[in-house]
Amino acid sequence: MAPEMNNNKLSYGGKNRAYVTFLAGNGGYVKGVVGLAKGLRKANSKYPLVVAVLPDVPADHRRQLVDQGCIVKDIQPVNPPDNQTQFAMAYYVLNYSKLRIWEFVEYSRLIYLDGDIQVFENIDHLFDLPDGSFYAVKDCFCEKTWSHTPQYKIGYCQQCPDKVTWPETEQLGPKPPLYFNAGMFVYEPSLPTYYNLLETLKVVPPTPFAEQDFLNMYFKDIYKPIPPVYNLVLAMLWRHPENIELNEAKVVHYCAAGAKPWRFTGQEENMEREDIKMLVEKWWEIYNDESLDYKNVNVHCGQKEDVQKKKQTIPQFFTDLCEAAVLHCAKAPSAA
Ligand SMILES: O=c1ccn([C@@H]2O[C@H](COP(=O)(O)OP(=O)(O)O)[C@@H](O)[C@H]2O)c(=O)[nH]1
Ligand SMILES: OC[C@H]1O[C@H](O[C@@H]2[C@@H](O)[C@H](O)[C@@H](O)[C@H](O)[C@@H]2O)[C@H](O)[C@@H](O)[C@H]1O
Ligand SMILES: [Mn+2]
Repeated sequence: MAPEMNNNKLSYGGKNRAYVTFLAGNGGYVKGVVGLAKGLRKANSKYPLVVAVLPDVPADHRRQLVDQGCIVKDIQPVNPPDNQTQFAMAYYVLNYSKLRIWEFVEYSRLIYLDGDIQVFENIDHLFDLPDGSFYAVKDCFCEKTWSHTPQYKIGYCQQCPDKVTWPETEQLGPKPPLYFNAGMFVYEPSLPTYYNLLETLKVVPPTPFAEQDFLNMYFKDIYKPIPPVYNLVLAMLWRHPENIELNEAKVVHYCAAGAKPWRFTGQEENMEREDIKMLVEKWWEIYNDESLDYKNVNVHCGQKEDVQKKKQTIPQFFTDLCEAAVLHCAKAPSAA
C-alpha cells in the first residue's frame, strides 16, 4: 500500500504511524535523540520521529531536533503521587512524563524508543504487528538496580527461568508475571487509555522503576514479548550471553550504568568490555555522520523509494504473531 503524505505524517489507509521518544532537561540526552533521528534515517525507516519535550528543554536543543527533521511536541510533566519511594535512580521520577505519549491520537500506532537507544537495522515491520497487544522486550532482573526485589534476592531471572526456579512457597507469593523493559515498546495511542493511565497513577504508590513498573502493571494482560533483537538491554551481554547474538541486534539500548555514549568514560563496571566499546563507537559513527543530517539527505523520491524497496526480511516471530492473531480472530464469535 503506497503511503500518502499528509502534513508531514506518513499515512497507510488513514493509519498515521511514527516513532516517538521523550526528552527532558538541558543535558546530554538531546545528543541521544539526534543520534536516534540519524540512526532511523540510516536504517531507511519510512516514518518520522516525534519528540515529546518537557518545558525545561531549551530552545537550542529544540532547534537541533527540528533541524534533524523531528516533529517536536510539547508535553507537561506527569508527577506520581507524593511518596517516600526510593527510585532505583533518583531521576526516574521524571520518566512518568512518558505517559503523555498515549495522548498522541493523531497516530494510530507508535513505536516508543528511549533517547539512549540506537536503531541499527530497519524495524518498520513492527508497525504491522496485530492490534490489541502491547509489544516490548523482556527485561533482566540481575543488575544491582534490582537488589530491592525478591527475584534478585533468590537469583531468579525471567531470562533463565529454569536456572533458579521460583519457589512455590507462601512466603514469596506467585512467580512475577513477564516484565518488559520500558525503553522500547509498540503501542496504540488512545484517549480513554491515556485518561485512565493518569487516573490510575493517582492511586498507585510509586515503585523503584517508576513508570516502567507502572506500565508493566497496567498492560500485564495484553503484554506480548518480542525478541531481544528489538531492544538489546546491554546488561544481557554479561548476564545472559546465551540469549544474545550481538550481530543480530537491530536495536541497542545504552541503559547500563556508564553506557550513555555522550558521556562514556569506560570507567564503570563492564564498560571496559570490547563489545561495549564497539557499540559506543558505532553510536558515535552515526552521530558524527554528516551525510545523515536531515539537510543533507537526498530526498529524490525515486532514489529513496529504490532504497526502501530493497527486500526486507520479515522475521519468523513476526509472521507467527500475525498468524496467531488471525487464528484468534477466527475463533472469536463474529459481531454480525
Ligand atoms: O535527564 C533525562 C533523563 C531521561 N530522559 C529521557 O528518559 C528516558 C529514560 O531514561 P534513561 O534512558 O536514562 O533510563 P534507563 O533506560 O537508562 O534506565 C531517556 O532515554 C530519555 O529519553 C531525558 O530526556 N532526560
Ligand atoms: O524509569 C525507569 C527506567 O527503567 C528502565 O531502565 C532500567 C531497567 O532496564 C533495568 O532493568 C536495568 O537494570 C537498569 O539499568 C535500567 O536503567 C527503562 O530502560 C527506562 O526507559 C525507564 O523506564
Ligand atoms: Mn534508556
